Amino acid sequence: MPELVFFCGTMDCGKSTLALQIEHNRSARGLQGMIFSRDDRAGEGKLSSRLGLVTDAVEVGDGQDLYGYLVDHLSQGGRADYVIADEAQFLAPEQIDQLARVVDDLSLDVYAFGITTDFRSKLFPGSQRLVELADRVEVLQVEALCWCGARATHNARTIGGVMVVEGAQVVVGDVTHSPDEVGYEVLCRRHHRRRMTAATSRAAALSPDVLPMTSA
Ligand SMILES: Nc1ncnc2c1ncn2[C@@H]1O[C@H](COP(=O)(O)OP(=O)(O)O)[C@@H](O)[C@H]1O
Ligand SMILES: Cc1cn([C@H]2C[C@H](O)[C@@H](COP(=O)(O)O)O2)c(=O)[nH]c1=O
Repeated sequence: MPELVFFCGTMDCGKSTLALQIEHNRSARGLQGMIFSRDDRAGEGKLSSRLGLVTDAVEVGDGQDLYGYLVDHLSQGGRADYVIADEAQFLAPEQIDQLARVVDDLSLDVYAFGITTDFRSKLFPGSQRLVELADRVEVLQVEALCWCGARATHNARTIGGVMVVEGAQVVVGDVTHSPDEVGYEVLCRRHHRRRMTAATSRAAALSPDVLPMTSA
């Protein structure tokens, strides 16, 4: 039976790498995938992984009908044996419904990849719909780690390493810490709740308040 599968996790846990591996293994057996992506860091119409692999993808636009796109593609003689949708958190709930229809009415497997929650630990609407509709939700097994060594379960947005909690839900970025730019850091829940990033924990450790008293 074809399935809608949601592969999810934090940022930087290997979702796009897995998407590219699924694509590689199927295309090595002569199958052809339809690859959708949206707002990949590598640019428009790309699906990229931090391991350096990248492939072309159909850039999904606002309001684009993904079911209609596949029906047009197939009726014009195009081929699609399965569907991959990366950065699926950025898709609208209606587009997730369309992907579910691709599974049910076109009998194609759909593999969707995305982060579940945003920098405020709120569900992205696309991810929420995926959790509601998917036949299977798979949490990636390669654990991203918090600076404390615990499994990272949350995504923090940072400026210069300091966690921010205000701002637009969607800001494309990477797990980097340049002083003025928006970046991201994965944290365990405890440190996300306390807004403690690697940089602020280092600063706290160096603070005179916590240095041992010297006898003068
Ligand atoms: N230099 C590296 N050497 C080995 N593995 C790396 C390296 N850089 C990144 N990775 C792996 O790639 C993962 C990120 O993969 P990616 O597919 O880009 O993640 P996601 O799509 O979930 O954000 C990291 O968690 C790490 O396991
Ligand atoms: C937490 C969070 C992330 N984003 C953006 C940042 C990246 O461009 C993508 C996630 O990509 P990845 O391949 O999983 O690393 O999402 C965002 O827009 N808003 C957020 O709250």
